[in-house]
Amino acid sequence: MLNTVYQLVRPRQFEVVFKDITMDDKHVIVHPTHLSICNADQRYYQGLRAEAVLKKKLPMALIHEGIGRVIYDPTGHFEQGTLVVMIPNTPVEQDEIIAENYLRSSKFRASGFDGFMQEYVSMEPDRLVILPEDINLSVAAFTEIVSVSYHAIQRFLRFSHERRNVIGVWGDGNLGYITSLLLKKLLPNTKVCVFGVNEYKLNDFSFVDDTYLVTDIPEDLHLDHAFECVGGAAASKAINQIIDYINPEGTISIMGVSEDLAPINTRMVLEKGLRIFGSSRSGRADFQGLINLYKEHPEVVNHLEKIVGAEIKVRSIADMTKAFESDIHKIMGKTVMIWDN
Ligand SMILES: NC(=O)C1=CN([C@@H]2O[C@H](COP(=O)(O)OP(=O)(O)OC[C@H]3O[C@@H](n4cnc5c(N)ncnc54)[C@H](OP(=O)(O)O)[C@@H]3O)[C@@H](O)[C@H]2O)C=CC1
Ligand SMILES: O=C(CO)[C@H](O)[C@H](O)COP(=O)(O)O
Ligand SMILES: [Zn+2]
Repeated sequence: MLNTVYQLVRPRQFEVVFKDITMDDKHVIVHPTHLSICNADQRYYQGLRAEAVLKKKLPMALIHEGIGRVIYDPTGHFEQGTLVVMIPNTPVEQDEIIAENYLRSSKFRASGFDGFMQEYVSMEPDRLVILPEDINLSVAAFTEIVSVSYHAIQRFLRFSHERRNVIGVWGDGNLGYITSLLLKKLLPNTKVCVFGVNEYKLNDFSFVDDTYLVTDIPEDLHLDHAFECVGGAAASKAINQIIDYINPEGTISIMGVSEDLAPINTRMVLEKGLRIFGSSRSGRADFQGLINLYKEHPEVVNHLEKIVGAEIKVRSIADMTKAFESDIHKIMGKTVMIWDN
């Protein structure tokens, strides 16, 4: 079957290519309906990655956050028309210790191979998870980034000591919003404080216990653990501020992506006996766990509706460019492409 794939060929330039999908009895064909833009897509779109990385990875279809409907399933797992979320991580082996998203052999959509900006996506059935039919479709579109927070919190529960009276979340953007929301739901007795640089963004964090501007943190404030959800050039500043305020033997979860090395105060990491761990991406178990959480706590989805930003109908390359450009200039929230291709 001939498929239309919308690839980024160079920064700010999409082109159409036609690729053959081999129809076999192992792959499910999904028609994407709602796609959400991640900062990682923007780093390719704007050409913010190193020249050598762009040269190696492009041309490539962007987007690793998306949902769609099953068009054809020879494997017998899904009825035609079933609403599914697509899992971008694609493992080729299993390991009893290393999670699927950390296996160096795993491929990831829109990083190592074509993402979801396609007319049809061919996937193995275990890369699809059924969504509730009544879910808000724009929220469902960014299930992947929420599953990344879910994954990091599950690891945090394994790695951190059990005094979890106060947790700090650095970052007043989408990932900070999602992570503090899930922390509040998964650890209801923990005080969650969010630290940011924009008062107007912090005002939206209605479900947390306290918010602070990073320039105005009380000296006597102490945290048991913290999550960094900033990334970019400011990540180093955020991590060092966490190191200043965290209690001894606390755990720091790093989630933000930086292009450059981030110097950190290792002397104080040693003196306080801190544990620092990183998390990237997520796997099937995280998607499943999160969707169960959505079913048990529908109010989580209601809070996530607040970070649905622009919802842009996309039919042409001009519309794709419009969506990515509008995402660059957004104030807050996730840009969702209503995919009509
Ligand atoms: N580990 C993973 O698998 C994933 C990682 N990410 C990464 O996480 C990072 C955050 O993503 P996302 O939330 O979508 O991006 P956003 O840009 O929405 O959020 C970052 C926020 O942090 C704010 N900020 C800047 N400096 C500081 C500071 N010193 N302290 C606290 N907050 C600060 C920014 O404000 P302002 O805009 O005013 O600068 C912005 O609001 C990115 O690097 C992204 O690539 C995302 C998804 C998955
Ligand atoms: O956004 C992410 C997961 O949702 C990750 O940050 C992203 O996959 C990193 O990949 P890349 O190396 O291509 O930036
Ligand atoms: Zn992402």
